[in-house]
Amino acid sequence: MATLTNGTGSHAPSSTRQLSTTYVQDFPQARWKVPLVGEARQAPPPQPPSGPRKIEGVFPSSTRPTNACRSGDFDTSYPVEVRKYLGTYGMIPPAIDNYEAQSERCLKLLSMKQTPLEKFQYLTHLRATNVHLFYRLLADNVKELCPLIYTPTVGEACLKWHEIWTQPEGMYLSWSDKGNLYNVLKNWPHNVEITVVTDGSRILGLGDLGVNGMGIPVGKLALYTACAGIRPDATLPLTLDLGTNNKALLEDPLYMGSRRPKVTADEEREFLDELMEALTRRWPGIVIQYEDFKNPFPSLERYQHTYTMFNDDIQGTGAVVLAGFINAVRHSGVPVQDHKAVFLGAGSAGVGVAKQIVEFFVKEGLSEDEARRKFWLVDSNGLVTNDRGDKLAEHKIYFSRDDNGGKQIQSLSRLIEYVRPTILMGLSTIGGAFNKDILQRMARINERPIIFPLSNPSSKSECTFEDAVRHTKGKCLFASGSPFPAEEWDGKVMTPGQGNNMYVFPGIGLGAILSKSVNVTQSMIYASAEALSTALTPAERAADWLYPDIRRIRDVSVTVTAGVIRAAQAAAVDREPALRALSDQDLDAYVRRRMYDPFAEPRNRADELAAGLGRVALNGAGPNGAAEIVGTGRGGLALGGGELNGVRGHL
Ligand SMILES: NC(=O)c1ccc[n+]([C@@H]2O[C@H](COP(=O)([O-])OP(=O)(O)OC[C@H]3O[C@@H](n4cnc5c(N)ncnc54)[C@H](O)[C@@H]3O)[C@@H](O)[C@H]2O)c1
Ligand SMILES: O=C(O)C[C@H](O)C(=O)O
Ligand SMILES: [Mg+2]
Repeated sequence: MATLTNGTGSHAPSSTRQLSTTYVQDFPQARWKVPLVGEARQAPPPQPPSGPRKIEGVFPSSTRPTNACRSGDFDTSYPVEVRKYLGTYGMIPPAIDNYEAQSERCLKLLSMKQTPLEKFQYLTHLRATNVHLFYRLLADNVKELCPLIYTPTVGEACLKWHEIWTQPEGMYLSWSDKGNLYNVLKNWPHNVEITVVTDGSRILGLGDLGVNGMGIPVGKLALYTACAGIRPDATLPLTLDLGTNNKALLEDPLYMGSRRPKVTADEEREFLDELMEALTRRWPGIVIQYEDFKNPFPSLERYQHTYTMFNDDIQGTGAVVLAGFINAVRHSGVPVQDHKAVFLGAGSAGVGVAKQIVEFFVKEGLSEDEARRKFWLVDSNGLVTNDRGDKLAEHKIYFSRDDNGGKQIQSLSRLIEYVRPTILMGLSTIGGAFNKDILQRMARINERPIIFPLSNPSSKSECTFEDAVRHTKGKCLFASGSPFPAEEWDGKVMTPGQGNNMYVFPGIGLGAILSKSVNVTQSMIYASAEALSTALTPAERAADWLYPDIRRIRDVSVTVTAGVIRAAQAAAVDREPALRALSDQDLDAYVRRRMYDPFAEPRNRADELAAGLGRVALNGAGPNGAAEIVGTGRGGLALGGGELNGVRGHL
C-alpha cells in the first residue's frame, strides 16, 4: 500500500518518495463507521497493493487507491502521464493547465462571489477538490485570502456552520464517545503531527457556538500549512461535542451537535484526560494546540508538563502581542520602565498577554512585583481589585490591585485619567469600546499612545484603525486582532499591525514538531515572541510597523520556528540531537527544507513517475511511446523534451 509522506516534508529523497493516497479533506464516508465499545472494528477497506506501481496507461482499478477523490491528485497541471500514474486520467478536463491559468480561473471565480462568506465557501470547495492548488493560491495571495479563510470571515462561517456545512473536514468527538476516544481516533486515516482542538465554548468573541466552532481548527490548521508548511494531511482539526449552552443553536433543527447542555467542568476534565492520552497513543509525538475554550487555564496547567501542548489564546496571543509591544515601545520613545497598561478584558487572552509582558519587563530589569503592578485589568465588573466584593477567578488574582484606596473604578475613561497609561489593550469582545473620548484621552496623555484593540472578529474589535488614526491625529501605535485597511493621515500612509496569534502559532507548532519536543515550555513561547519581534525588515521598521508584512509570513515562520527549536534545546526538552549541531544558518535551511511546498507538488508527482521509469524500462516501453517530462516549477509540468531534476526518461 502506498504510505503517507511525513507531514513536514521530511521525506526520503524524492526519487524514493511514496505517494500520499488520501487527503484530509476527502475521506470516503464508508470508512467513518465508529466502533462502539467492545464492537469489532469494521474490516478495513480494500487497499491498493504494496510495492512498485505499474506504469501502464490507465491503471487497472485494482492498483488504484480505493479513494477516487484524492483532491491533490486532480490537479489540472498534471500532464497525461502523471494523470495515468495517479489513476485520474480521463477524470480531469484534457487541457494541461499551468499555474498561471489555474490561478486566473480561481481568482475569477472568487471575484464572482459577492460576499466574504461566499468566497469562504468557494475556497473551502477548492481545498476539497485540489488541495495543492488551494495552497498555491493562498501562498501567492496570502494578504487577500487570509481574511477569507481565517479571521474575520471564519467567525461568520462558524455562526452559520450548521447552515453551510457540506463536507467533513475534521473529527468530532462527543461526550457519548467517552471511554472510546482512542477507537474513534483510529478512524482518522492519516498520520497526524499536529491537531488544533476546541470545545467551541468561546469562538472568537462570538461566544459558545458548540460544534459550529469547527471552523476555527480548520482555519488555524490551514494557516499551519500555508505559513509553516506542515503538510495538509498531517493536520487534524478536532472539535469536542460536549454540549452547548447556546439556546438558539440547541433549538435550531439544522444544528449538527448533540442537543444537550454543556458538560460540567469536572466532566470536561475527565474527557480531556482521556483525549490527551488517546491522541498521544494514536500518534506519539503529536503536538496539541488548544483553541477557543471558555476557561482554558485549568487544562493548560494540567497538561503542559506532560504533553506536547500549548494554549494558543493564552500563550500564542501573549507571544504575538509581546512582539508587537516590544516594537511599539521602541517607537514610543518612552523608556520600558515608564510604561503602564490598562487592559479592557481580563480573560484568557488578557491575562495571557499581561503575563507575557511581565516576563519582558523582568528581563528588562524590573522586579516581578514592579512589573505586575504596571497592569490595571478591567473585566465586566470594572477594575479588578482585591476589595471589589466578588470572588475573583483564579487567573485574575495575580493582577488584582490592592492600591485603589477602596475606590472601585468602573468607567474606562475615569480609569484612564486615574492611571494615565501609555498602553491600552482590548481583549474584552466589546466592539467599539475604545470610543472617540477614550482615544482622544490616550492621545492627550501620550505623544505616541499604544492602542491594541485585539478582540475578534472585526465587529468585536474595540475600535477600527480608521477611528484610532482620526481620534489620535495619526499618533497611535496600533495593532488589532482582525485586519483593517491602511489609512492616510497628513499625507502619510499608515499601515495597521495585525496583532493576531497567526504570526506565532505556526512556528511554535513546527518548532515543537521538528525538535520533537516533549513539552512546549514557556521559554519556547517567549522565544517565538522574541524571534517575531526581530523579523521586520529595515524598511518595515523605518515605517513604524510593529509586525512584518503578512506576505512574508513563510519567512517569518522560519525565523520563529528556529527560535522555538533553539529554546527547546536550551530547555533540554528536544529529542532531535542532530539539530543541536547545526549552525543558525543551517538550521534555517533545514526548517525550509522540511516545509511543504505546494508549488513543488506537480514536480513531486513527476518525480514519483520518473522513479517508476526504471520499472517501465524493465517492463518494456509504456503505452504512449517515447516521451520526456520537463519540470517547469511554478508553471506546472509540460510534456516534451528535457530533463526533470536530472532524471531523463522515456514512457
Ligand atoms: N488577537 C488575537 O490574536 C487574539 C487572541 C486570543 C483572543 N482574542 C480575542 O480576545 C477576546 C477575548 O478572548 P478571551 O479568550 O480572553 O475571552 P474571555 O471570555 O476569557 O475574556 C473576556 C474578558 O472580557 C471581559 N469583559 C466582557 N465584557 C466586558 C465589558 N463590558 N467591559 C469590560 N470587560 C468585559 C470579561 O469579563 C473577560 O474578562 C475575543 O474576542 C478573542 O477573539 C484575540
Ligand atoms: O482566531 C483568531 O483570529 C485569534 C484568536 O485565537 C482568537 O481567539 O481570537
Ligand atoms: Mg483563539
